[in-house]
Amino acid sequence: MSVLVGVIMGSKSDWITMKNTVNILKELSIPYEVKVISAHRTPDLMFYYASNALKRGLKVIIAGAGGAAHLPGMVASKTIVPVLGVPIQSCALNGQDSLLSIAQMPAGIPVGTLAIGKAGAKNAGILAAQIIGNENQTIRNIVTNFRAKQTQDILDNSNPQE
Ligand SMILES: Nc1c(C(=O)O)ncn1[C@@H]1O[C@H](COP(=O)(O)O)[C@@H](O)[C@H]1O
Repeated sequence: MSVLVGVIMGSKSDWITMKNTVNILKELSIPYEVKVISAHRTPDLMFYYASNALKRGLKVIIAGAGGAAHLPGMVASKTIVPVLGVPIQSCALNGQDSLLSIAQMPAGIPVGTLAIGKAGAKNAGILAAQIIGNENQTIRNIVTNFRAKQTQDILDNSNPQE
């Protein structure tokens, strides 16, 4: 299968968070690519990547960024491929800056904003799979099985003292 999800991040330092996205995409057998792209530091590359995403067949772009987290919004401004933003937990403001930068988009250019940090990164991967699953029966089945297993694992380990 060709690449369906583009996972991008503003810096290599975001990888510790964004590897949680990649791990779940692997677990769900979703073909992905991963790159460091920054709206601030590599604006031409960001522009090129976003402009070509649709014709390259990407179905979802997941963009992680911290601090002045403009990457998800700027990518969203150049494509109609849905963009999911993952706020990286920054040192200075604990990710509040990242969260607000990603969430507070002007009306007309949406970014689907996830939670700060690792949980948001994992959920971005699951949400991407769910979006693609609307049109892809194989991926829909994979997500359904993932959910069922997750539930069963809790039921099988429901005694916190064990
Ligand atoms: N928010 C952005 C963008 C962007 O939005 O274009 N580019 C880099 N960054 C963020 O800067 C933080 C610090 O980066 P460094 O660790 O490289 O100094 C990272 O969390 C990155 O996402």
